[in-house]
Amino acid sequence: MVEEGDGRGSALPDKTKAPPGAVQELQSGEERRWRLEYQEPFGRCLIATANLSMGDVIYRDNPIITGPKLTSALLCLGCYKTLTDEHYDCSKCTWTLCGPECETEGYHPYECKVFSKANFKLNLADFGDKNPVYECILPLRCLMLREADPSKWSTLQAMESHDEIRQKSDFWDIEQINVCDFLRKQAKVEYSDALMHTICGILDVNCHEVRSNVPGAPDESRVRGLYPLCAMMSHDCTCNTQHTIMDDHSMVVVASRNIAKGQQITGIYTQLLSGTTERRKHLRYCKFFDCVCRRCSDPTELGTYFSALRCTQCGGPVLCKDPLHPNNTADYRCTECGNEVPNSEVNGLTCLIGAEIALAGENDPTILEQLLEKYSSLLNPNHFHIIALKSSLSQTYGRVAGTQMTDLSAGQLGRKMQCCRDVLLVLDVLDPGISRLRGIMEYELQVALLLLLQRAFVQRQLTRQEVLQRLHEPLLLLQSVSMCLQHEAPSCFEGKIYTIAQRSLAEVLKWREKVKLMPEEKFLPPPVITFDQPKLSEQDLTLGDLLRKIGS
Ligand SMILES: C[S@@+](CC[C@H](N)C(=O)[O-])C[C@H]1O[C@@H](n2cnc3c(N)ncnc32)[C@H](O)[C@@H]1O
Repeated sequence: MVEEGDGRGSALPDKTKAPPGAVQELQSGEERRWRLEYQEPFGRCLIATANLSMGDVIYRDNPIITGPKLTSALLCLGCYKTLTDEHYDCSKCTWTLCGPECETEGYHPYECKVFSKANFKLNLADFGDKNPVYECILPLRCLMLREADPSKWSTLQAMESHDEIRQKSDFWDIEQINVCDFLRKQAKVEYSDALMHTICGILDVNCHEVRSNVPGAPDESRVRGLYPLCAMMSHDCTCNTQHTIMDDHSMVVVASRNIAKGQQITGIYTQLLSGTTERRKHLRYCKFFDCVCRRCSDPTELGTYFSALRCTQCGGPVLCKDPLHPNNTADYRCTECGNEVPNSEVNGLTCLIGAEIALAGENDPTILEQLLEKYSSLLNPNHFHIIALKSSLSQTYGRVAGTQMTDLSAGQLGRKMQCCRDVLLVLDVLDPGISRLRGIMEYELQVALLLLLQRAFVQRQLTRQEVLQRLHEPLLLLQSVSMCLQHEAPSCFEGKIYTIAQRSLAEVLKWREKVKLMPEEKFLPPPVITFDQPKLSEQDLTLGDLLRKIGS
């Protein structure tokens, strides 16, 4: 419910129309290749108005506001740097900053104005890793937009909040305390509870993680932002775009594969590498809809068997009997022997394994291999936990402190390569085309391939022809890495991999040319090919030959 006088008035925004700020003006020379449309059950969504090719930039977007996530470690509200115990209290409002220079940085002046007027004093006594005290900051910044930036305010207001569903969720009571009551008591604001809950809903439904590139801890994400156009994209568990957030918090959205004119342009709101039950539960709990996409509807998840267990009776795949069950509680059945497994058992097992994997961390290949071995008899070879372990393993071999890639034995390099290939086979189906994880897996794979090639070359175990042949796959992989990671922010992990891959590509191409001109003594001599007549066996004789043989 929206109350009179809370700024939304009687003229409620029409949620079948584009939010005013979502469709930004085009720069000269730019062509818009999408339109906003209303379609049941998605609501507003983006439709391609031309054939889009893999790698095309579809649009760029800027956040109308950013702020801390619901809970956050101690951070600077100006520049979002993670703070240690040594921080600076804002001289006006006492909220956490890195220094006086951040008092006017970013959106901090929004809350600063309100809290300083209310004479607020932040109590830092019990600050830990995840502090709910930050939960009120982004909603307050949004509320401040009404006066500070009316056009952004009207864009925000037109976004989906799912008030009715959220009212019955756990979120409502928590935000009543952490946002509504806190802001009223500590910041002395006079907004109605209804408006504050609506803003919290808009943020929950539409916000994107501003991942990486915040100075201080580059790969950690502590911040969320409201991107008005990106917020119009529907979800799909095998979506057709990839988005990247740059250092200045602008967003680039590219087609991760070809998109035909008239098709929806989609993003993914949940973890790509989680099982159907986990994804659907997350989407229902956090985004308030039931996903019925192609992947969710198919118990085999497009033939990957990504959520399948291994039958303890016959070893066959055990699949969910009804992946679109309204409560996501359907039982499982072995497709080979019909053995039934109750949902609670499957759920208990996957949660337990998930917790054990999380506890194991990603620093010790031996521990990860032990977990793989332990769970291989219970999970299908492509189960999401197995693929997650293989993805971690492929990045752990040769990368943990104290070991270098060059220290790895041929066996370890082979194992690293196998893990990459297993993950890539699944990605080919669930995340085809441009994919961040594909870029990383392919990068790891080509490193191992090149190392093995280099060792064999140095030991003169290969002919020139074999060296040239074995360069082919790493070259293709490096080209694909470049394609997958080309839009990443240069400061983030994937952006750095992109830079290294570009350099490696140039070096490998140069080396290939050198190999062609190297003297013969660098290589194993080519095998001598003989042209002996093949010897015929009884089976190779023709019927006529046989008859003649019998007759003679
Ligand atoms: C970020 S908004 C997307 C824009 C939204 N359709 C609108 O009109 O404002 C997310 C909401 O869109 C709807 N939605 C997105 N993807 C959907 C899907 N695959 N199936 C059903 N509803 C979807 C859900 O209501 C969801 O909470």
